[in-house]
Amino acid sequence: MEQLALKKLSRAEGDITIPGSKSLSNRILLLSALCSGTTYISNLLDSDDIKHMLTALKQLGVSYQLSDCKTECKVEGLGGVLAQGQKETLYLGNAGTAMRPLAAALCIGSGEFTLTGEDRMFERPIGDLITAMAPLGIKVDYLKDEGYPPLKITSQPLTGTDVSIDGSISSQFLTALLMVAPLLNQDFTINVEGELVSKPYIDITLDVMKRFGVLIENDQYQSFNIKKGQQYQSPGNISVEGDASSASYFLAAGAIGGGPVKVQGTGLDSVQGDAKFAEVLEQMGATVNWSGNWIEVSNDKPLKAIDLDLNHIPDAAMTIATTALFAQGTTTIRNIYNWRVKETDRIAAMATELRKLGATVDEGEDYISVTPPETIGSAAIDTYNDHRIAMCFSLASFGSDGIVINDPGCTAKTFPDYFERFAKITK
Ligand SMILES: O=C(O)C1=C[C@@H](OP(=O)(O)O)[C@@H](O)[C@H](O)C1
Ligand SMILES: C=C(OP(=O)(O)O)C(=O)O
Repeated sequence: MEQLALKKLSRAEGDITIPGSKSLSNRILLLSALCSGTTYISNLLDSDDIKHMLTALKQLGVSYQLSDCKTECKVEGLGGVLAQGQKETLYLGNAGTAMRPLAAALCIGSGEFTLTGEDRMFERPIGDLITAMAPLGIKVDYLKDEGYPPLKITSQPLTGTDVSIDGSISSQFLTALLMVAPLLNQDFTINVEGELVSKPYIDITLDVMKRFGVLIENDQYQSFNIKKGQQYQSPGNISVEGDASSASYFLAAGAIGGGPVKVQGTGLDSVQGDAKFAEVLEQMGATVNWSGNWIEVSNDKPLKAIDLDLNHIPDAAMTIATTALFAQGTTTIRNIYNWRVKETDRIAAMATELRKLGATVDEGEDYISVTPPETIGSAAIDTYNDHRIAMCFSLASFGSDGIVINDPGCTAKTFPDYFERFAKITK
């Protein structure tokens, strides 16, 4: 296994332009494939999650040209359903943003598709999406465990006017259903049952759908209505915002290592909920400056602990768990049950690795509390094939000369050159 030894850091300072958003890249690719017309995408993310979507679309007969730098893509829309009589096995790695929306989209049309991925994907639920779509007449067989990939989908024409979906485990199920709703071509209502988690990701979905010409009525995230007769139309050119979750590590570095660190590519105009991460740093005492598409963080005081519900920013919230190593007091992150069903059981993994550094950690079903040690210890951090664990723990090197990241290459899921970029703004 590859290991990366990080030197002890004393300062973070500089400018960084972050790569495109994973959430936006995969949504835009899918809608570019479903729409009528040609779409020119710029600032596409080049990472494993996007490669899985691109490979799957190619297998499904979508024609596109990807630039040599892999961040520009011209996609010829199919002007309708994806499934057009093929029989394919699609390997989707551990990309939730490919698995869930493609599973929904492939239920409509004709053909036979096996959706598979990494072993961890077989432990990440999809049952709430399949159950929600059952009344539309889908045919889906679970090939291993009930409610989890791998799946075999036999595509067919679907009909129905309303469905209910459980929103309490992942917002990606609702996102998937919203994105296929226009393909049903009838007045259609989606009712949400249970507390909808990760709400801002639904705003991303609705925003991208709007840019492709489809309007959805959102009744307080409880019910969504789509009017018959709306079809996806290419917006022509579309640029992907910088990834706000990827921004969180650099912004936190600015708060821990003095700054100013300025992140270009996301800001006040961002459609991504994770841009709000900087507000949490502000509550911890850091100074934050914003504009439409940049955020700058600096700080010259000890950080303060916070106790917050961070359900709305589940990915960036992980960065707070390691930033807590530098805050005075006990930091508690609440309402994050679904950390347990992501790349790994993130509550358990964060607790284990933070304890290795000497932190006192209290782990509950849906929360984590972190009290920093007097001096941050040395440890080889296990990353559980979870890109965010690898990236979060780079911050611990501000307090220790003994941080080793095991399997640093796992950042390829969303940020292949993360450690090179992190080195550029730290010393
Ligand atoms: O829709 C999306 O793009 C995402 C939604 C979130 O998942 P959940 O809704 O499962 O929390 C987030 O964690 C994931 O990285 C991306
Ligand atoms: C949860 C994540 O990924 P996915 O899109 O696979 O759900 C993540 O990137 O933190």
